[in-house]
Amino acid sequence: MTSLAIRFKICGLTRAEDVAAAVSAGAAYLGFVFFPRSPRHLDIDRAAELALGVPPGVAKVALTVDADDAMLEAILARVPVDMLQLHGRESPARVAEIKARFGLPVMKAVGVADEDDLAHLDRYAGVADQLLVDAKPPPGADRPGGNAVAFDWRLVAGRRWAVPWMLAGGLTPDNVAEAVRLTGARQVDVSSGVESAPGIKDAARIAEFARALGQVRRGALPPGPPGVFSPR
Ligand SMILES: O=C(O)c1ccccc1N[C@@H]1O[C@H](COP(=O)(O)O)[C@@H](O)[C@H]1O
Repeated sequence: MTSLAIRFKICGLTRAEDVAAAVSAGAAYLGFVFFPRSPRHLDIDRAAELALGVPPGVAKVALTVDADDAMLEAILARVPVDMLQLHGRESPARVAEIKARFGLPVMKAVGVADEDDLAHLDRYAGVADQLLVDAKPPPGADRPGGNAVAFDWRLVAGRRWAVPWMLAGGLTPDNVAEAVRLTGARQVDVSSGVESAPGIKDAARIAEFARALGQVRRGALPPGPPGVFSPR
């Protein structure tokens, strides 16, 4: 049985050595967080420095939370970004507006805790280029993601949307293969699960995460379209 290339994103990079570890493990996407309450927050200068060190072929994703146009303009003026990840309460209309104004592919994150949340994914599937299916933050959390919390993956098992999607929330080297087998995700996103401390990635855990994905066999996944995004 052949193995299947599951694409992965390493999010919340803050150091050049962590970027190098993610690239060498084969990450398809790297995420840079612009959200001051996150321990992974970067100022624009630091983000530009890190992004300029990313080799071609690896997508650089700017994660923002309810950013206004001025903030997006400031980021994009300095940081060479390939995709925007919108991780706040942006409405479908705001997603469409950002996409039109900035001309970049947009990935909309939606928090899932129960069946009712799946309807939100359908609302965004018509406007976003890609969906990020994440866990809803726990009560009292001070950020909408990056909380090391998983949701019940059975909720999205075998689900498909009109656009590619990525699974996120509490993934680790130990559980990612099972998450992929259960959901059929062809793309996954991780932050906390490959860290030694908030904002500090662990090269060994990143490599383990990639190895775990490499062991998922093609026949182990439910059938369906690949659900993978191709950057322009
Ligand atoms: O990583 C953060 O600090 C963060 C802050 C604000 C919004 C989203 C954030 N991270 C995203 O959350 C998910 C899941 O993260 P984890 O693996 O459970 O830690 C992932 O998509 C990150 O991109």
